[in-house]
Amino acid sequence: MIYLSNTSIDMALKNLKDSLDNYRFGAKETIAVDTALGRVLAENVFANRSVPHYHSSAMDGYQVRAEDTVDANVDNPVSLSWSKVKYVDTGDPILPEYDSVIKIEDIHKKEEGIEILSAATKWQHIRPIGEDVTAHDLLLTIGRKLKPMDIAALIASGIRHIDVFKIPKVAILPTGDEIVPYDKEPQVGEIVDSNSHLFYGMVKEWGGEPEVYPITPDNFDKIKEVVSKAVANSDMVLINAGSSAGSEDFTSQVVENLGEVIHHGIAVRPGKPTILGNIGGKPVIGVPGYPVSGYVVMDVIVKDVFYHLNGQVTPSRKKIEAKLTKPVVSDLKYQEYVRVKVGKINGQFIVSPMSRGSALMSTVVQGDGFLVIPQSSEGYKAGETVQVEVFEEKNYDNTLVSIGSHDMALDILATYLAPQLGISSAHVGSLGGIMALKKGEAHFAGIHLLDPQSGTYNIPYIKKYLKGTKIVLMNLVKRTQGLMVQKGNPKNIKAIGDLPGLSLANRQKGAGTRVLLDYLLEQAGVSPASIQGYNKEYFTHLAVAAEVKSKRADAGVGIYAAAKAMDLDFIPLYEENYDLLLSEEFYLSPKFKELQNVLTKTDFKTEVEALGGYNLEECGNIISLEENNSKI
Ligand SMILES: Nc1nc2c(c(=O)[nH]1)N[C@H]1C(S)=C(S)[C@@H](COP(=O)(O)OP(=O)(O)OC[C@H]3O[C@@H](n4cnc5c(N)ncnc54)[C@H](O)[C@@H]3O)O[C@H]1N2
Ligand code: MOO
Repeated sequence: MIYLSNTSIDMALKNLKDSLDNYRFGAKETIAVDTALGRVLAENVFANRSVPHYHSSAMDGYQVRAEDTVDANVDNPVSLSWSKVKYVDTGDPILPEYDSVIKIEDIHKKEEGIEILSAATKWQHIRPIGEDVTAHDLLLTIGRKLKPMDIAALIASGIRHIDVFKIPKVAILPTGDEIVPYDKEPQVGEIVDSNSHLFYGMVKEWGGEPEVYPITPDNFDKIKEVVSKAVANSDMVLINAGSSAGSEDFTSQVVENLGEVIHHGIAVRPGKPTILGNIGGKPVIGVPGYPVSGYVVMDVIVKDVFYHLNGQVTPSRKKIEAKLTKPVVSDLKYQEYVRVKVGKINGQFIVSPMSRGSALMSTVVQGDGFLVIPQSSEGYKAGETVQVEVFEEKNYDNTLVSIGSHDMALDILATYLAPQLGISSAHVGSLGGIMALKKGEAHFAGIHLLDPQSGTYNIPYIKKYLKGTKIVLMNLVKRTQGLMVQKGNPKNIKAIGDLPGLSLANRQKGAGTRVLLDYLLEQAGVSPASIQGYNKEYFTHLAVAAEVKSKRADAGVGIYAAAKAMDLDFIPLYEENYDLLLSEEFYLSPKFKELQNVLTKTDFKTEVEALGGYNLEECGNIISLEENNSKI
């Protein structure tokens, strides 16, 4: 069975627009110009009056006839009597008998008149009629979204009323039996309606008038009824969710029943089950339910239809070129929108791909932009230069890039640095952090790698992987790692030796916690094969804690703070060093001084200690690395 079609974004948009003929939201209205900020011009506007509308002085000074001044120079001052000159202020009209202005600071005032040391040229310091805008000239064209200076220029050129497009009304229809309003505490199986608020905000940003309808259950007749009503009362209709082909996905059936489905299934990911329809000549779009799918479809498809119908060209995002830190693969079937983090190291933009799940709103909230992988591409290799569409203008010079192992103390550090400095962090484990520093792709990395031979932390790894690289090691915290088990410890776990036969949620290879677990298993003589779930990997302490909390695992190794956050019992195993590995360049920069400053604050230390299981006695101490920081 062919699940859905897979039409390219461009083709799908073209076919939808063609089906709408010349339909525009396009009803016009005439409004007072001073209320038109942000509105879209529905006419070409010609100036009613010139600006300035009389010859005016550009400076405070004296109006003169240029011909009276021709002989003046430093060796030959010329005096002009009061009858030949007249004082003028900036903006005042120039009298018909004069054709030049001399600035007040360029004359000597005498009793009988003024003395000048250089000749004045004709029209100097005069703003002639129409210098800025000439009456009847074209000032602004149809489709312009009016900005503050546009309004000012329209007013100055004698325009009092203008024709603008009526604000397009966009109906937003949340659907789904499981969807509840945001002010209700959701039960298991219920989801609060966050998408309607996302769509509302985006439509507002584009200059439309969004109207959110009450949540409609998954019922063909009810959805049909609300869609008919919305089509009659608005210019464009967005039906949210029910876009795929599940048992309760009615969106395409309803659109088919009331009008025409132009396409169901677009070559975009996330967002593939999108429905483009036409009911009574109006666009009706089925937007998928997953929040990031919804965001991408709104941004890439709905926005384009909106701007097209509103007589405007769709604005495109600013792009920057950046070096990719990790490979990204993409299916040739889709144009893919991968959320990325951007940082700037040594003047170069660095880009790291984030998780791709369509439900992960945090990737849009914490991400900096999209890496758009065209349908024709299988992706990019690490180190390639790629273009990133950035979500907003941001000063990346004030963003610290942290790639490595995550710790909650880093989150608290970030709250102390904000808003002056931001931390953009990618959680790839300690070894990943060491590699990022080696490649010059991070300012710092959190690392906690136990060396099983020596029983020491981090330094043996730095010796092995970062020989000759200029870096500095600084302690952030010492923290207690232990076994996180269900409340009340029902399996009566006391030590690592109790794990055989039980199920575990493990950390990924390269994570410091994983190295510690393997070390402790070896010491206890326990074979990993005897532990169920040993090969199932999670990327954060909290993800492991959540597995234990949900009883999918009996135990996991992690920090006390994660166990506490999830209300789990904790069996301490080991106190480890969680250090920050800093690039030399960052260590020597003023930004590091700001970070260091936070580490000396009692408030900061108290807040971290309150998480539990932390020891900050050595926080901020630089750890000697003879080979690496001899020059520091
Ligand atoms: N068998 C298949 N199932 C699915 C496929 C597929 O190819 N084969 N595609 C998946 C993809 S991709 C997407 S995207 C989703 C599209 O889902 P629907 O548009 O049909 O939406 P639902 O299934 O109703 O919901 C999905 C998800 O989104 C949540 N949701 C819905 N409305 C809201 C809202 N207003 N606010 C917040 N969250 C919302 C909903 O609860 C679900 O969790 O289908 C996959 N399935
Ligand atoms: O299209 Mo779905 O949006 O890939 O997640």
